[in-house]
Amino acid sequence: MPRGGPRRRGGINTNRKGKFDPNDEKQVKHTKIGKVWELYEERQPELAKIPFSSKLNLERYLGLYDSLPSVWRMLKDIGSIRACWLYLSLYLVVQLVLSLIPAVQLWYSGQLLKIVEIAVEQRTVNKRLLFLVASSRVACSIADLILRHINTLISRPLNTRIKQYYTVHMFSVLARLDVPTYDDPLVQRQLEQAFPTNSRQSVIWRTVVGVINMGSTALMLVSQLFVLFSVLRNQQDGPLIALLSFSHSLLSSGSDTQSLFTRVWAATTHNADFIKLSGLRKAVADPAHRKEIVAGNMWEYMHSEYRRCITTLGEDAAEFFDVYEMFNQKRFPSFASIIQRPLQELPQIVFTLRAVQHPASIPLSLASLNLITTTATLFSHTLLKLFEQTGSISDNFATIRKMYEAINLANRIPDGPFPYPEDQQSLQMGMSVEFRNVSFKYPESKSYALRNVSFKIAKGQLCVILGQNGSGKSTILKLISRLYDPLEGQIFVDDQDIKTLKLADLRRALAILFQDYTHFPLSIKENIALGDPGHSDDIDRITQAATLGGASEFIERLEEGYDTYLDRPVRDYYSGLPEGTMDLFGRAVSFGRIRGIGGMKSNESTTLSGGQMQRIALSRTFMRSSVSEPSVGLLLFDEPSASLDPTAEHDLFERLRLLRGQKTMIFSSHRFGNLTRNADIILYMHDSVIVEGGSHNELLKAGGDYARIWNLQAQAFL
Ligand SMILES: Nc1ncnc2c1ncn2[C@@H]1O[C@H](COP(=O)(O)OP(=O)(O)OP(=O)(O)O)[C@@H](O)[C@H]1O
Repeated sequence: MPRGGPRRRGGINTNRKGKFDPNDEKQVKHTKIGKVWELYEERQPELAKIPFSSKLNLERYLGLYDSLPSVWRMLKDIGSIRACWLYLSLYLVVQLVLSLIPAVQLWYSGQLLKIVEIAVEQRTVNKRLLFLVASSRVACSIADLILRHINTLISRPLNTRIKQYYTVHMFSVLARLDVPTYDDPLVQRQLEQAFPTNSRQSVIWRTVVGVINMGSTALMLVSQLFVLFSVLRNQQDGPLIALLSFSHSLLSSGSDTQSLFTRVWAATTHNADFIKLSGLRKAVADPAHRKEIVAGNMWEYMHSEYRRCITTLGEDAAEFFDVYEMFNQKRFPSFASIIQRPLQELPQIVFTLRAVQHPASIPLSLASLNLITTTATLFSHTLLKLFEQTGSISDNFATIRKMYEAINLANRIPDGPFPYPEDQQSLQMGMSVEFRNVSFKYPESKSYALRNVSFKIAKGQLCVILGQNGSGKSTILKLISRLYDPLEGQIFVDDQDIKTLKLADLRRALAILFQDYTHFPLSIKENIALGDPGHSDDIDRITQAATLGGASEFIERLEEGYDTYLDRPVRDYYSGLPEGTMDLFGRAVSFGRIRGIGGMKSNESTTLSGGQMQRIALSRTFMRSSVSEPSVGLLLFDEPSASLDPTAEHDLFERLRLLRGQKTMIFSSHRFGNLTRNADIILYMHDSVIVEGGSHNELLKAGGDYARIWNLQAQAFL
């Protein structure tokens, strides 16, 4: 794994201004957030010059603008989900009606006001009209309630369908990335931001709802204003009091907290206590360390260190966003939020003054005031909602943009144009492999893993690459399979530059066992079958591969055989009552019975020995390694016997010799023995270069390092 190497300076190009260089002090603002966190933000000079730009959250709106193409693409994608059409149109219609209801209610309130006006003037009430208006007003409220419920009902299937579509889409985005792209820490961060795993609702759905809500909120505001002003047009002081009430609403909507979302920033910590604290927390939570913690009596030390760090850091012992939020809360309220308080009282004062001047108009003004202040409150809530929505929608838009950027992430290893091989039968005779002056460095590394390496392996040969740890053996195998491309030089298979071959074709022609093989959190059957996904339901082939890999015996002894999960990816849930205590009825709490009936295991992972794990990985490779497999011409094995006992190793090499037929085979190993004696060609590596090459006898005759180590080993057995 390349992790932990020096991180590349500069950020993901998330901002219109380009790259973020934390070393450029003029461009970067540094703020210490509490004791632990250091925040570095890119300055945005052109925005700073615009007055009130931070208050108006200009960055957010610019961010909105930047994200529009991605949002448009999202809408088109959603439009392409046929199963959503009916629900979406229903949702839109209901939302439209809902946004007009407050204006209609307001209009009826205006009508009621008029009835009061006539009643005051003429001392008569049109009862029929009063009943009609009042009942329509009530009907509006009921319709609102029912429509909201319908909306909730529609949104669930709509959300599910959209979520399903995107979940599958995202899975393919993650699954298709190649090694250099996926391993890049910046890409990792980009993926984390694009596909946040902690939100229950999909960001897509939140954005769709947000966009629709914004539209309907805007419509609600306009329609309310329209009705209010047409009702109050002829009322004395009505427009003035309305204006005062609304100016308060306008001022109260705006947020004091600053958004980090649309800016280029990074936060880090160099606080030794916080880093240690996080490490201790991880170590205790990860089952992988449990054996050593227990056997090494480490817990007391860990506990006292953890307590010390927590005490030293106090409230700052938290993740960045939590501390940042606290930091923001400590800021003094803004000027606008201070002056809005007296403004709130102004309509009442104006009303009182007018009432004193014209006592006769009091009943009418009271009714108007009531209408205005109710509407103004409603208006202010709606407006606030609109502002909040713009804030959250710009965050959502930014996530959508990141998501589509991640969808478009290009793999670093470019595909080649030509199909391989021209004649499928030719693979039976093996593939030739040639390195010409190949040099290579891993992406995050400064030193060469291979330097000017040249060799040729003819079709059907058995090659063993020998060398000490870190000399570059595995790297050769990784370059042949184009996990990485060389920095300099060329690699040929069957005399064709591998960069010109279609990647999928090339990889189909290889069967590889990596040294750092992993086990997928899937059943043993799947773990083996993945060696040849095209035959994943061919159980005979899977058991045959397991036999060849020397794994079938112990697999069959497992309780669940081939269906065993080495590490079950889904955890069971248990109620919070601790085992051994008493429940409310005085019975001892025990989960044994439930577990027995539910077929739950007390241990969610099956422990196998290192050798058994290696046999499963070998079996995976054997899914495509047999002599009869027509699509494979080159077998690559990186230390296939590292964890095997001597008998198992001997048996394995015998099987491999029989199985390969005439196919080319390359081994990487640091062991000298039977394998090297039978090799057609041995490449002896030291410090990223090939220092010796030839057959066993040739190298012995040459009397170099190979001969020296061979003789050393031979002496040990004398
Ligand atoms: N993913 C990686 N990122 C950065 N450096 C790497 C990476 N993998 C290997 N290296 C470095 O490249 C060099 C060659 O590594 P390689 O794995 O090819 O050696 P090897 O001969 O196969 O060693 P071993 O016998 O231990 O398997 C080493 O210095 C190693 O530290």
